[in-house]
Amino acid sequence: MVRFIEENTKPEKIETGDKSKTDATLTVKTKVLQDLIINNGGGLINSWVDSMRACSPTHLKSSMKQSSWLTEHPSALDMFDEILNVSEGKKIVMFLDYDGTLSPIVDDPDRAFMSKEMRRTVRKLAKCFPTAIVSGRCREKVYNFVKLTELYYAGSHGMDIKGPEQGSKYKDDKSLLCQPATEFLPMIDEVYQKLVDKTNFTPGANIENNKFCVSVHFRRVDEKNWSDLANQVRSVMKDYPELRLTQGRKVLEIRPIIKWDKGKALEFLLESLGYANCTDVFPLYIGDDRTDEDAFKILRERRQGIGILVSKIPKETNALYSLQEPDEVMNFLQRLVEWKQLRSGA
Ligand SMILES: O=P(O)(O)OC[C@H]1O[C@H](O[C@H]2O[C@H](CO)[C@@H](O)[C@H](O)[C@H]2O)[C@H](O)[C@@H](O)[C@@H]1O
Repeated sequence: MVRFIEENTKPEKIETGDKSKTDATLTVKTKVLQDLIINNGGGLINSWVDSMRACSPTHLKSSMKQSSWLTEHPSALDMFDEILNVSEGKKIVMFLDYDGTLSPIVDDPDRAFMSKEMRRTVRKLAKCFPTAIVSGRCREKVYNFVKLTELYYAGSHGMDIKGPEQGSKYKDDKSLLCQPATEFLPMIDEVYQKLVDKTNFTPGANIENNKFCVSVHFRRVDEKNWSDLANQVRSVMKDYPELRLTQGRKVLEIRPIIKWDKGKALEFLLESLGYANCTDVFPLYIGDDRTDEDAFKILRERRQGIGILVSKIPKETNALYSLQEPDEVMNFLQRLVEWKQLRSGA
């Protein structure tokens, strides 16, 4: 039987209303994935495939209307002045997800390049504020896409954190390293290999080794083969009670059950920057995926900073504001840089 960390075993309950509904809905979706493994598959493979469909934009028949969603989660560009007013007198710290936030979603995960203009913008941003990239990818891979030595990087959903290579103007963090899941490395390698072998004959399936976690991509798998893929993944995972399953954009993510996620990574980085108990810090987290919700939730709980969800369609979220796509993210970041430069008379 597979064990799951506490946060995934909350009782489910769908209520109307804002936040309780958001939490409950996300929990129910995670629960479907748990049941698949705990109950050894059975008829629940179907539920799992339903969950895969539910998370795919083409299937998102949200009951939420775009207009009411935008009222609840206004565009961060439209609210730019308000956001800066709230941050007045506080130190802004930037947290940026990679896929779907800095780079557009593409079919081939190895070709998810960010534009030169986006890189230039993030470089300027890091001159103005401490800036971290928080990604589900392994740290080395996301670094190879971003290629900026002056940033903090939290790879593998925050399980691999490193300070800026060239040192930081905010703090000497060259030696900063946090890897809370090192004991799982051999297991992750083993699971990765087994998944590659198992899914070998499923056309389009792509297994990505993200060092402390593994991604099973189904973006290029024909929907009629999703239940086969679900079965293959289940047959591997049933032997690993120390691992759990989460879901992103057409991807299943397998990771250690430890209580560590992008939210914990955000807190760790704030602490490392010396802002642990500061009331005058304003973390700004921008992300597009389910795993970014852990960070949005932490910001809500701390009543600090803001979360911005990147999405063209209404989604349940703990983020306060929204942006539609990476181009809008770049626009928002450029405005932040201009604002900071004007203020510091640069
Ligand atoms: O936390 P992130 O940086 O957003 O990483 C989450 C996953 O991102 C990547 O997959 C996603 O982007 C791919 C490229 O656009 C796309 O093909 C895939 O369907 C998306 O799920 C990455 O490849 C995964 O390993 C990450 O878990």
